[in-house]
Amino acid sequence: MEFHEYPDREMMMLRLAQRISSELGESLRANGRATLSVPGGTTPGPVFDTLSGVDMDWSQVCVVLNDERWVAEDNPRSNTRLLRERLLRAKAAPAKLIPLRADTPTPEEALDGLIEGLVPHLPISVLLLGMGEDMHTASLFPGADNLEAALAADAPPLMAMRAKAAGEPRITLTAPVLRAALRVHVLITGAAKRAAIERAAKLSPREAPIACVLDQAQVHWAE
Ligand SMILES: O=C1O[C@H](COP(=O)(O)O)[C@@H](O)[C@H](O)[C@H]1O
Repeated sequence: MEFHEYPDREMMMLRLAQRISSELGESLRANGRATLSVPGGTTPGPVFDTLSGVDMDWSQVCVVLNDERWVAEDNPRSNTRLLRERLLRAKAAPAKLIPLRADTPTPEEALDGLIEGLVPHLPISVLLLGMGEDMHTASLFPGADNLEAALAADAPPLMAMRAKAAGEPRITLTAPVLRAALRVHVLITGAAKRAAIERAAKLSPREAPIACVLDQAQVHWAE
């Protein structure tokens, strides 16, 4: 992993948003299209705020979450809700959202349809991941029911996931899709997450799921 330390969070979020927009621009120039995958949770909001104000041909950009919690979109824990409020607005409003959520009681019932919508937009041009202090990324949680299968080289692009630490059922991109991304960034803040990612670098993806991308990741950290 390549580790980037910033003097403060504000500077980090700004620089990272600039970096992501320039990488999306490269993909747009090279291929006429780009796919951006982003985390939910509490950390990436300020990156989304900056990105949403960047001038580019957003109509050719597809945005997909790394993972979604199986809750309705008006639930405060919905990652899709965060995306709509902070990223898919202003200049970024024309971007196409690839859904990771459908109105079914369980993620399993929606999987086939969601995979069908996602596959034409792979590989991911720019992947931004978050990480929990337990070293989960996307919804690849240590000890999760489908973790082993989601880490396998022949995993489908999306899987349902349940874990004690996850709360509600989840749907998540799997390791092969994350590893096939052309550029990989991990955004983390605070001393505990720094210690966790340093620990993860010495562990297997089964013990520390973030480890499945660390060999190719740029890690961005501020206190
Ligand atoms: O549950 C989730 O957690 C991780 C980390 O979230 P944070 O609140 O600690 O930033 C996030 O990357 C993932 O997308 C989300 O669903």
